[in-house]
Amino acid sequence: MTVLSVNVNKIAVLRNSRGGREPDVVRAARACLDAGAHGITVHPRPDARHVRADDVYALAELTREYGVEFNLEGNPFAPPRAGYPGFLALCEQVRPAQATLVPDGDAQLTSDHGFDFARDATALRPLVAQLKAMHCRVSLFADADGEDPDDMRRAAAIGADRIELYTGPYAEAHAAGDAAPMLARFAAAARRAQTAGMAVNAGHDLSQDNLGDFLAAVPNVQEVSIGHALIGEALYAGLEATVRRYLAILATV
Ligand SMILES: CC(=O)[C@@H](O)[C@H](O)COP(=O)(O)O
Ligand SMILES: NCC(=O)COP(=O)(O)O
Repeated sequence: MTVLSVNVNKIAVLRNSRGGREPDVVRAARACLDAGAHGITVHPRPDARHVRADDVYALAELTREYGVEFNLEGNPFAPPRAGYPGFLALCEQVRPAQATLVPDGDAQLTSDHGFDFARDATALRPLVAQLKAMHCRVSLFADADGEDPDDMRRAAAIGADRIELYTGPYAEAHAAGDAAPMLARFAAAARRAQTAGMAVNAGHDLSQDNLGDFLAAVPNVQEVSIGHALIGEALYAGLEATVRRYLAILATV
């Protein structure tokens, strides 16, 4: 079964817009877990635009309390700065069950591509080894809309346990009413990853609208991490009800 990890970055965006503590990121995460979500994801960015290091510490404690997966995402190459100790240092401090490495930059509005495994392998390999020594499962953010037959073999050779398929291009194609060719590419990428010995996660711009079609077409997705759409939909339906709707979609696949 595919599990749902709720990304609560967007709760922190609202909170930061006024300062103070509300809406409370930990309370929101607790509501998601009470509704049955299988884990919590955050993607702290060095510019502190949403979750900050203190949120990461508090969410690590919450997920330990619930006995669920904490998935920490970030760019392992971004240097530390005031208020952001660096991705590996954060992992060392909180030991997330899963560390998802993402090649993003401050100038990006959000994550918009995966790693180039041929180019980035030498730099990634020792970092992946360090994370595994911390007993983190390691997932690498990966493009799935290309057709490089060796991409996933390269990711596996870096030492990754999983890849996370970057689903932004799929979500765009789905919204344009032309998802079939993209789904075929994603299914092929998932199969290449599984043949190379890795499990497959997926995330970015997944929503109630596009999730079912994705999971019906792409084999054996272990986990989806969903934030932006889910938090937006929760403004209308409530957080717990929205999480339950996602769980119902997962249950139909
Ligand atoms: C890796 C990924 O797709 C998500 O972490 C996404 O980047 C959410 O991050 P933001 O909330 O900063 O857009
Ligand atoms: N890894 C993807 C994620 O955590 C959430 O992405 P989005 O749903 O906020 O686009």
